[in-house]
Amino acid sequence: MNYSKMPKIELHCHLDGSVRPETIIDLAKKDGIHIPSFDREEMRGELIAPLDCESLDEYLEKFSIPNDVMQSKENLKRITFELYEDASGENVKYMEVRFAPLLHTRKGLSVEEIIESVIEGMKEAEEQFDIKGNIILCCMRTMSPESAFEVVEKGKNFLGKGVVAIDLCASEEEGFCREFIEPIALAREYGYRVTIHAGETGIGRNVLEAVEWLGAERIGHGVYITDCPEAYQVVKEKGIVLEICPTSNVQTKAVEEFRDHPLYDFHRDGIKITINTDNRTVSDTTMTKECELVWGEFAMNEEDYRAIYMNSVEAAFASDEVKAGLRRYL
Ligand SMILES: O=c1[nH]cnc2c1ncn2[C@H]1C[C@H](O)[C@@H](CO)O1
Ligand SMILES: [Zn+2]
Repeated sequence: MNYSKMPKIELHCHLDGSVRPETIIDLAKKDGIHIPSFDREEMRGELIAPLDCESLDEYLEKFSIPNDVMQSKENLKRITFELYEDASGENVKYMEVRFAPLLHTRKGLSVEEIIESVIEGMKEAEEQFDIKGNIILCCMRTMSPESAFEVVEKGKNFLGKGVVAIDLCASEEEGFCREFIEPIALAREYGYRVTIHAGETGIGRNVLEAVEWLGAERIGHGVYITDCPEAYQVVKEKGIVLEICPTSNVQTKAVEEFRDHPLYDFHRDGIKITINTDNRTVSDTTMTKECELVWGEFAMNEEDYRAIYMNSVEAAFASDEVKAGLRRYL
């Protein structure tokens, strides 16, 4: 299979982890922002998390440089546009991009201005390229529940205008869901769909709690349901979709080596998996590379490709019309 040419769908991609290194250099020059190097290769080295990275927390250190240049409307719009352009270039037909608005307020932008700029970048790309998109707002679980309320409240006016869902991300502690029950319940009431990063760093029970307490319809990663039979069962029985990000999972040590990844076992057991990049720059990857990795390592065939693509279509937080269009690509 030529994965570059195959139609693809991406449901889990962070904006700040997917900024082109050359754009960071360009924006830093334009705005007089200090960055470690103006050389593209050196910059890539600063941005990419190594495969022998030790943990999610080490991986997350790579987000500080991109966020330094993501503090103006113009820059946010350009970065979003370019991400959709890159995805479209490898035949991604639909992509949900996520980001944490509260990381972009350092130079005085309001949360509304931030969200608006990202939507503008996406819409402009939709007009120019054969790709559709939607935006997921991340709440940082390292911040307070009040900060999550703020994102939910300020993002709600953009529901139906590009924003579709809410997420919790960043470092993963055991039992993190409890504190966020109320803001996420409010989000559901307002009409946000819900996906939650959970089960990435060894705590399968977090997946169970994300589903039962927060109403997660999809789970970012979920690798560690292998260690929690109740979480495994709930994911399987409720048809909760796992947003698997293979390279990222090796970098963050969700799995020790790629061949240890349980994604194929999940798929064979009827768990709905999808394949995603997580972070195109920090994980030095593309959807094409992730597909090559997965289909190369495991004995998966075209039928599996179709099944996993269809999982992504059905799990997308997109309109029925967009989903109908996506089904026709395969
Ligand atoms: O894989 C991840 N797990 C948890 N948090 C993550 C992951 N990738 C990126 N993030 C965080 C770092 C970013 O600054 C934030 C918003 O995109 O989301
Ligand atoms: Zn993620």
